[in-house]
Amino acid sequence: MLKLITSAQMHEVDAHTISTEPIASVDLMERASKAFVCFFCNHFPDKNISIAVYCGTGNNGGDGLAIARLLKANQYENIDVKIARFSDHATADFDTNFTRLKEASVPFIELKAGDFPEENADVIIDALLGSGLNKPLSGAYADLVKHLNNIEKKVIAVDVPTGLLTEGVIDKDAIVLKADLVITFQRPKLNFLLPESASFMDDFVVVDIGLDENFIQNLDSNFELIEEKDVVKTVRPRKKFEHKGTFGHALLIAGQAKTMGAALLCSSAAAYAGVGLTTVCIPAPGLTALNSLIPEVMAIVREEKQMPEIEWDKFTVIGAGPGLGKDSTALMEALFANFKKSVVLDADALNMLSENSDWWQSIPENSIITPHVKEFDRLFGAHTSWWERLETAKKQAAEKKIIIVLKNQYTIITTPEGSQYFNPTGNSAMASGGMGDVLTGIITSFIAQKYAPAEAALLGVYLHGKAGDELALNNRSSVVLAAQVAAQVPVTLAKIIAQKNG
Ligand SMILES: NC(=O)C1=CN([C@@H]2O[C@H](COP(=O)(O)OP(=O)(O)OC[C@H]3O[C@@H](n4cnc5c(N)ncnc54)[C@H](OP(=O)(O)O)[C@@H]3O)[C@@H](O)[C@H]2O)[C@H](O)CC1
Ligand SMILES: [K+]
Repeated sequence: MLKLITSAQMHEVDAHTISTEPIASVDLMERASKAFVCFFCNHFPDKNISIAVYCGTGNNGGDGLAIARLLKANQYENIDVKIARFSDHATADFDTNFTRLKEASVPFIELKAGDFPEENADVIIDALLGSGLNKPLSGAYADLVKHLNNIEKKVIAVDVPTGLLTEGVIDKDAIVLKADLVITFQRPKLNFLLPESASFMDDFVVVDIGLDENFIQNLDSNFELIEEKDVVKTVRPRKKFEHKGTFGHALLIAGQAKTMGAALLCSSAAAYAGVGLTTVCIPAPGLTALNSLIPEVMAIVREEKQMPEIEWDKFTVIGAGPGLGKDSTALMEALFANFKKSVVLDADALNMLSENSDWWQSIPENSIITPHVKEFDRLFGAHTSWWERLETAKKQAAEKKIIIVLKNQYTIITTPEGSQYFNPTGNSAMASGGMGDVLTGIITSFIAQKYAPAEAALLGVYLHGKAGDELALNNRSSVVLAAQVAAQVPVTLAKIIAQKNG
């Protein structure tokens, strides 16, 4: 896991690294600038492009000056620097790099508030403000950013787009220099992982600048980014003599006549993710489809307005909700009355739950809910920002002793203990119907296989995204369908397990 930290904590890491490595702060700035330039050179190999480096007078600006000098040393000839000296304050490392810039004969001008020259460069490097932002942009900074946004050039931001808060609620009217790419130092910033940042940046990459990793990992933060090695550590390879009984029996309660696909997807995903036996509780009209498409899955048939007979004790875990419709309240109540082990609730199970809040009392501890943003707001009230949703998830997971999987580009898994894990896998080709049903099946399957529910959630979310990445990115496919992801899961899982053995 990579601990994700705030900008204030990043400043602590900075100071700690400087004093204990030890390294002079201007040398750390040089190292950060070199890391930026190294990535830049690989991705913009054309040395003839014209580059304008816009620098503030803090350390982000200091980075900008060092970057301009280093780019020139790397044979980028068309560089000029524009310094926004809108206050008397400049950091010592900015001043040192200003001297070095002049010694290296990189051309520069100092901008005057309200009188900005036309910008004709191919690429703008944004080193105006970084993680030191402590108020919304106004005055000359705001004018300059609006001026640069208007000319629609390719913008590469140093560490943070100027004007973007790294954590906390982002004002939707914030003035931010929009970046095509952010080359950020050591860690993704928390807000980069939340959807609001999409209006201000297209993509980001993280470059290592050699800060003290031990110190970062021991900082007090409940935010973590999942890494593949965590998943490799968690998976358990199958052993000789294990049999279907070892891998549990999952029941999925899903589907109506018109949404049988959801039932097929979640139950097949459970089977592909390795559960020993899968049963799905479906309406009678779905039986032929089930038997012909997934003969491995057994059925409990629901006749209209009749409670199906379910031997609850037979099942290791129950997942409910995909395509279920909202007419199954009696069945859900029977589930909560009869089944005391972890359940996985998704889709219509969550929609019914939001209208029957007394059910919360009967939901077993360590159950998992997998809402998308609308289901989350239906359950816990409207939110105006994702930052607030993070806070609500933490509070609700603790109060209700459940695991909340809030689906997003970077899905966030919140545990009752207050940890919030961001998942890095998955891609926009997966934005198609049925993906959530597959995720429910996979997580349910891992609980059946005796993974602790939080482990099952982490493993399931990571694998689901990774399977989608393998299908979309490796095949250059712009769309991936849910059934493909389900079928890919055993392949992806085998690759993860192979890393464990290797
Ligand atoms: N550990 C690392 O990641 C390293 C990061 N480096 C780079 O350093 C910056 C952070 O530098 P810092 O000097 O702390 O901050 P900025 O350059 O972002 O901002 C400078 C000052 O600007 C003022 N400020 C804040 N908000 C505004 C605003 N809205 N309008 C105008 N001015 C603003 C503020 O000063 P005040 O005196 O006004 O409070 C800031 O202090 C980081 O992003 C990296 O690029 C190091 O180079 C290497 C290690
Ligand atoms: K910046």
